[in-house]
Amino acid sequence: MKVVKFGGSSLADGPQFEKVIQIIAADSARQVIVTSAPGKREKSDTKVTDLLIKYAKLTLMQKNATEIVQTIFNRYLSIATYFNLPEAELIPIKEALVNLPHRDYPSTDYLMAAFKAHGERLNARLMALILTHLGINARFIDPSEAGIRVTDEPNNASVEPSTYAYLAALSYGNEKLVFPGFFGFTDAGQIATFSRGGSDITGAILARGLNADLYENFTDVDAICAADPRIVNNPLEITRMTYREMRELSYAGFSVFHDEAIIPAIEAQIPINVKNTNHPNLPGTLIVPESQFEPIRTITGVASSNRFAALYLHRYLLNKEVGFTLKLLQILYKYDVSYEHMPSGIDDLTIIFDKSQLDEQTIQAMLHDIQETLQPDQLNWIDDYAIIMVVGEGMRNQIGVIEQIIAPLAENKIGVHMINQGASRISIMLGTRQADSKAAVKQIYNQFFVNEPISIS
Ligand SMILES: Nc1ncnc2c1ncn2[C@@H]1O[C@H](COP(=O)(O)OP(=O)(O)O)[C@@H](O)[C@H]1O
Ligand SMILES: N[C@@H](CC(=O)OP(=O)(O)O)C(=O)O
Repeated sequence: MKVVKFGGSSLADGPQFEKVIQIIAADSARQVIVTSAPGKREKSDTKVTDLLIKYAKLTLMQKNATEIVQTIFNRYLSIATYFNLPEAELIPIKEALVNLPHRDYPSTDYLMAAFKAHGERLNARLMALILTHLGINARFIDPSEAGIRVTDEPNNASVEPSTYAYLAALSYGNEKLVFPGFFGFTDAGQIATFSRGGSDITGAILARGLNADLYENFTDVDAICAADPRIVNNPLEITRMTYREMRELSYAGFSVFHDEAIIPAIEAQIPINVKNTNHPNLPGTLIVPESQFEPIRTITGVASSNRFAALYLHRYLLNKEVGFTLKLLQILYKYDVSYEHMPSGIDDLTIIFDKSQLDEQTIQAMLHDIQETLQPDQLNWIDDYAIIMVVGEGMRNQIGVIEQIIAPLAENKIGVHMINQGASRISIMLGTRQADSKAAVKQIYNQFFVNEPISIS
């Protein structure tokens, strides 16, 4: 059995739905379908998830939302109309949308999560209706029915392990099961979503919980490329890569697959095949365990992300002071802030944060506490921080990789603030200014893929 997830771009309108249905019908093993919310039909379009966020904000401001409700509903209606599905069949979808503001929510965060989740929840309902209308035996399954349990973090939830026992007990025949991606339910029965792009996570959870042979993830590119195609022109396509390469690259900017979605697949050792809905016969990218991978290049890919900020702290004899880092981490804990990386020297320390969890007030309060408690000689907040991740199983036994990365950056006057090589030795992380990150990716890509196409002997 295969779990097949379709991203927002694959479900943006009627013609895209038609391609998806052909893909589902082409292989009887494609039994478990995961839908995202309808995405962008063209570049300037707005994803349904973003329309729902606007709807939630209007509701919170107690403003009239009739127009946005109609805009959202029209996205579903136009898809239904494409398949000649009678409008009457969409009444439950309209009602669910209209009723969203009238349900009880424990907080505004949970209200936001419930609104956002309805992009996928209603799209999965619509997909099941259309499949049935076309004579394909299909059933919508809500995460509440399937037992997808998540943590009490309304807009950034993680899966609870109990989910897998519920999924193992799910009984089904030979019909297609249509699940909405992106959300689950807390123990208290509230909707909580994963972080943005999180329908990939639902697909991976179902693949593990339902014991799939393969997790197919359909998107709008032929394969995962060695660099983001929005940064590098026509980058090389990756045919095969490992789970941990994918995790590091998606963490650092390969938004094509969510970094957290790798974990359930690793836990159950299920291969992931990223494919293009518009060219389903192409092989795409296969993501596999290390044991099934033989590197042919030093580098598999290079990614960048501007979502970071860093705190630089200098104090002489830092290396001799017992408990210094503990006190620092206690301050982060007090403000409920997690950190991403902490490279250090003898007298200094840099802490790198994901900015999406921080606001100006928290940053200022945290800095104040650090100054008071730890009395550093120097304390700087660096808001302009990007991370470049150079990843490849093939670099493990290679000498001189760092030099090859740094040389073109130095030649092009791109400053590197930090270099960190992970203990796994399959990735090297660089810190740069945000304005330099794209140029750095281009230079590193050229060095490894254009100037020296294959480096491993
Ligand atoms: N390394 C990469 N290879 C391919 N696509 C990438 C890469 N990095 C970023 N992307 C972007 O990811 C997009 C697909 O992800 P996303 O928009 O989330 O798709 P979906 O709507 O299918 O969920 C591509 O259109 C591409 O612009
Ligand atoms: N619809 C959600 C979840 C998701 O995975 O979407 P997409 O498949 O379009 O990346 C979002 O926009 O974040």
